[in-house]
Amino acid sequence: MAPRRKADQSDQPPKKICTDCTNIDKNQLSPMYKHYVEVKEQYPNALLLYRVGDFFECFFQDAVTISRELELVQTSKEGGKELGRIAMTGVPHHALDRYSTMLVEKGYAVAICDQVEDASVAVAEKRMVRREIQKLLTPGTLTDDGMLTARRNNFLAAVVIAGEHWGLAYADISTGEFFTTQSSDLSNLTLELLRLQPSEVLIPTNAPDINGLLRPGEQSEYLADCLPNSFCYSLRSQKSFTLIEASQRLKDTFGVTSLEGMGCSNLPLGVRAAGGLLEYVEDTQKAYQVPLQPLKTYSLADYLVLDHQSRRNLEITQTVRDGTFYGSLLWALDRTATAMGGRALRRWLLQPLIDIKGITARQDTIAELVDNTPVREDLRAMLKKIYDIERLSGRVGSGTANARDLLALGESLIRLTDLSAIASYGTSPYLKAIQKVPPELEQLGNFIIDNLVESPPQHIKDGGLIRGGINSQLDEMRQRLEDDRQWLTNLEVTERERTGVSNLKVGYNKTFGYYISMPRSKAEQAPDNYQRKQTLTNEERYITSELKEKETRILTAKDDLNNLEYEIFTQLREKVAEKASEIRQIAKAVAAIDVLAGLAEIAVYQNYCRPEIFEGREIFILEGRHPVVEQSLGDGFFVPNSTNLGCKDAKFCVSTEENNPDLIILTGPNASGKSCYLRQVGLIQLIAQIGSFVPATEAKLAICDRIFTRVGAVDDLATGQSTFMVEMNETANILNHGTAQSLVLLDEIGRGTATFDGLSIAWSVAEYLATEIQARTIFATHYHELNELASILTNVANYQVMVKEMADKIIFLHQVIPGGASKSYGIEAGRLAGLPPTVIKRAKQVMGQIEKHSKIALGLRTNIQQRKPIANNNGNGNKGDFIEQLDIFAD
Ligand SMILES: Nc1ncnc2c1ncn2[C@@H]1O[C@H](COP(=O)(O)OP(=O)(O)OP(=O)(O)O)[C@@H](O)[C@H]1O
Repeated sequence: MAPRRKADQSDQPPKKICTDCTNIDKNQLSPMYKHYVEVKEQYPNALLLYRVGDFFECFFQDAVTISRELELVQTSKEGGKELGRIAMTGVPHHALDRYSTMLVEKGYAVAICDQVEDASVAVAEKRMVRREIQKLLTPGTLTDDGMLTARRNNFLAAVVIAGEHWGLAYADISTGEFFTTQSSDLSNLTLELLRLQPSEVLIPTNAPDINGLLRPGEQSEYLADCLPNSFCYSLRSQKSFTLIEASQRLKDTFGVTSLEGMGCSNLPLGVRAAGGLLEYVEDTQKAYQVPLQPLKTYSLADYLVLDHQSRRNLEITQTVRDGTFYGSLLWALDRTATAMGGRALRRWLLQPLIDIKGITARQDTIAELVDNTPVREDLRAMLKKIYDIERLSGRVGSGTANARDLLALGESLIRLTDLSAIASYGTSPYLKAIQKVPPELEQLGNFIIDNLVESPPQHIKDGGLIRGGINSQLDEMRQRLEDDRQWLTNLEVTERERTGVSNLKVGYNKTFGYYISMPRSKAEQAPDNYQRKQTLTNEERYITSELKEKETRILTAKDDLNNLEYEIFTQLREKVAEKASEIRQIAKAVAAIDVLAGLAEIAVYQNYCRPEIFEGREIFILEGRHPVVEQSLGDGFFVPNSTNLGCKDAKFCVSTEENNPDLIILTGPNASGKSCYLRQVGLIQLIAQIGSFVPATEAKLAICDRIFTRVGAVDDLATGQSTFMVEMNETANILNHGTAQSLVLLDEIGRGTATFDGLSIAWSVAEYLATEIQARTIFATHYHELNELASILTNVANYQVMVKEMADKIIFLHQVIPGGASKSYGIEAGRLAGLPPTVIKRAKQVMGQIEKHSKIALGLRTNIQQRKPIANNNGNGNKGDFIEQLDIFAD
């Protein structure tokens, strides 16, 4: 028999809990809830965290959201007769940063409504404690250390689109960097946003939901197609993005009468984006003014173009396979000592230069540091002692720095002088830049250290921050407090003597304050002026009027002391804030020298050479190595390979020099090293254009305008594209945007479709690249038929990755040599991977059949001959002997 259920509370219908505050009569609410709802009405799109005692609490719908997102228990609080219970989720006030960071990372805006007065004042006046919004946290406007990634910028971007033209502004509020640009072609806007990976993008709209925040992946009719949906978007009113308002805001903020000095008077869309961004920063920072550096303009044409796929394929900041930092180019090259240097190196790698002067300046500095080991080592040792002065000065400027921040800044400022002394001998541009540390920064550093105690507490309102001898009033107050405390210490001795009770004690608790305690057995020895306050099992507790008087003095003196310390501290912080922009200037120079000293260190220990950089088309690398694979394999295991690409005469593309083609067809068995070689050439070119030395014995590298890669094949499920369509899109992009100055790296084009279609496309793409675009190209393929191209196009050459064939296995030599591979060893690779012997045997039979019945007839499209003379050096004397139509696999 089933057990009978006992009638209990769970049989009652659950009490309805109110989760919607949008349509309620506020007059029915208690003053606190009424205020909560009023604040929420001002910030409908943010989660409102409202200070109640030691907690930040959320009510109504926000309570449900926070409970779900943070996996916190949702409870409820009584909301009055009409409403019943109101949904509530709270977090302890000391854990606010952690929880709000988690919410912001999930793409929410968080409004922090904190108490702005001492609760005891409100209690004394019998009214509600005053609370105000202190911060609006959004993904792009974070400044707190614990919410940011040290070695990565946190960019806030703003976009204005007008037809095919666009303006983009971006800023890192924590470091003050502020840039704008303007260009045409919306695909360039997509590329630029993907490079920046902004945490939040502002877009002007006429959406009804102004100030709404679209979380990554959220759809909206207000998002233009060119805006990647992997970012957070804030929908803003168009007003602040109008040219008049935006220009005025920029002028007012930076105290200028014209935008000409900032170089953006002829960039109306860039100005509009920048103005809209500034307004948003003002709007979100509330209590804290964030000083941004004067706006700088830039042009996309100033940098090597790397599209999103190429950045991903070259694994610049993370690996393709599992998205980790370990195994990326940044991992292999980052020897920076400071967080500022780490951020700068990341920026450099994502934005290599095309200006030879800029590259040479960096190379000169690395060369100087490579040659001078003691200076390099001293410099790096000193850099390790310098904190993130870029972000610290930002927090000082915005009034959010605590005493520890200020002390870290002070110590770093003093070390800047030492850094500059170490660099004093240098003649290269970046070493010279750090020789110019203004002397007042060192004075400021000393001033901070003279004012603050050695290890100040985290909180700045609890005292214990300022050294003695700094402020006479503070010293006097401390002395008085000390005297009173001493009186308390002495009290125990004197009262023991007076009462004759040897174990009499003076104690303190929160409820009664100071008291005198004696064993109950000795209670009759208590003098007349003792007033009994509490009786415990074995103890009696007393107060005296003198003791209470001292207690009041001690407690008020402590409050006064804390307030005075806070005041002195904020004055000190303001004094330092006046120098914030100078500090940020020098921080830039420190970051750059940190990157270059790290690159010099790599150059020495990994044996890199200084590449010769010039205008032209040649890419010559003697014994190049893959910078990441080399480090993963360990010393001596990587097999170096040389590269020689790029015709001498770009106009006719008829290089007579052997092995100096525009396009290399690279064949070789699976796992022989084709992809590695391909990426190696791309990475060497890329790091050469950030000014670094490169992993090779010798290198002469012409500047590239773009590096394109098409590597591997992955479905793009997010956009619903198949593997093959992704591959074709990427290939189309290369063919439509590549130039003779580009470097194109193609790995296995045409594999995602039927073999014949794939081969046909691969052939046609290679032919187009070699003849029409004449880009420097490496084309790795398993279609050995493509080797035939070299016999009809003089700017195409065949290379193969060597393997040694043994009786029962193949040995990978990883050596790239001229000539085309004749076999793929794909079946052998399958055998090594563990395919069953029956499958392997059958595969060999099938291959035999296919080989017997297929052949390829060769030729080029006829119109190539008319457009460009291509010499035929296939040695058969059939110069220019083309057939009309490419004819593959004719039987
Ligand atoms: N030059 C080299 N020296 C030493 N090891 C190498 C070298 N090149 C490649 N390797 C090693 O060989 C492995 C396979 O290389 P890679 O992926 O480039 O082969 P692949 O020819 O592109 O193969 P598949 O055709 O199957 O894609 C690499 O992970 C690396 O460890």
